[in-house]
Amino acid sequence: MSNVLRLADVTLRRGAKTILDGVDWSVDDGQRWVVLGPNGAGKTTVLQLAAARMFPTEGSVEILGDRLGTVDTSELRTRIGLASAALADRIPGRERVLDVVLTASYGVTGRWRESYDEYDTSRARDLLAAFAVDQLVDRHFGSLSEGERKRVQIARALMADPELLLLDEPAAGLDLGGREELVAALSELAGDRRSPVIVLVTHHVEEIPPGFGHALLLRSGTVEAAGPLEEVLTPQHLSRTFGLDLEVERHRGRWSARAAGR
Ligand SMILES: Nc1ncnc2c1ncn2[C@@H]1O[C@H](COP(=O)(O)OP(=O)(O)OP(=O)(O)O)[C@@H](O)[C@H]1O
Repeated sequence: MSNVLRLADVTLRRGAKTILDGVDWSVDDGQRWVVLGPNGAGKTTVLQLAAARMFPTEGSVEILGDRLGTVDTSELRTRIGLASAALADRIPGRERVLDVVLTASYGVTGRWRESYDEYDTSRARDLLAAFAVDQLVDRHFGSLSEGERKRVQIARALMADPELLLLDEPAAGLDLGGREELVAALSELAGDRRSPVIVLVTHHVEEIPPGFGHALLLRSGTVEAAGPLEEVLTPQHLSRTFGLDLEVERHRGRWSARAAGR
């Protein structure tokens, strides 16, 4: 197994604030990880490092065999699929859904004069179909519901056939049905051997798709635990991570957590 991602003793500071402090984390080929932690724990920052969109203040970050700071990040980024709220905000509201996905081949948001061949178009349609939003190809991105947008963004993140797929809170803002459909779609993606390595950031253990095997727990910019789900999602680790006494259950591949004794 080879490292797809390796953070070694990573510290990241902004002004007087230490956002990440001595973070060690490795992700290997074929793995599917969730990154869990409370608001402000540093989850998005870790994902931005993994996406080659931020640099550590100290320590080293290796992505797909390249060390940040020694390589051309624009080339590295073409091998990484990212779906995040910040990226979605850059997609023009009048962009056609098909173009939202197609333009990922060029790493741009907003179609202009690039030309796409039949293969690109049919791949974009297939990805939209995989997330059950292919009927929306001609709609404007800005007219979609939150759930539809999330799925289009994941299709977009997969368009360039990335080796690493990073999803920052893909279920945020979805209703129960939307969340469950997304969890099912991500579970299917996780189970497909052709899928890239996946890292998914969430606040909720309920959103962990079956098929994901590992978790990184972050608390105040430090690693509380990292490893196989069964070892990491214990009441002790989760209680320390979220700062309250929690009970944890697993039922038919899904996890749930609630305050203990209530
Ligand atoms: N440029 C910056 N300058 C100062 N502090 C920052 C900066 N960027 C992020 N932070 C702080 O770093 C901490 C971690 O932020 P981050 O967005 O990584 O957390 P998160 O775990 O993703 O949070 P959430 O769950 O709320 O999205 C937060 O306290 C945030 O306010």
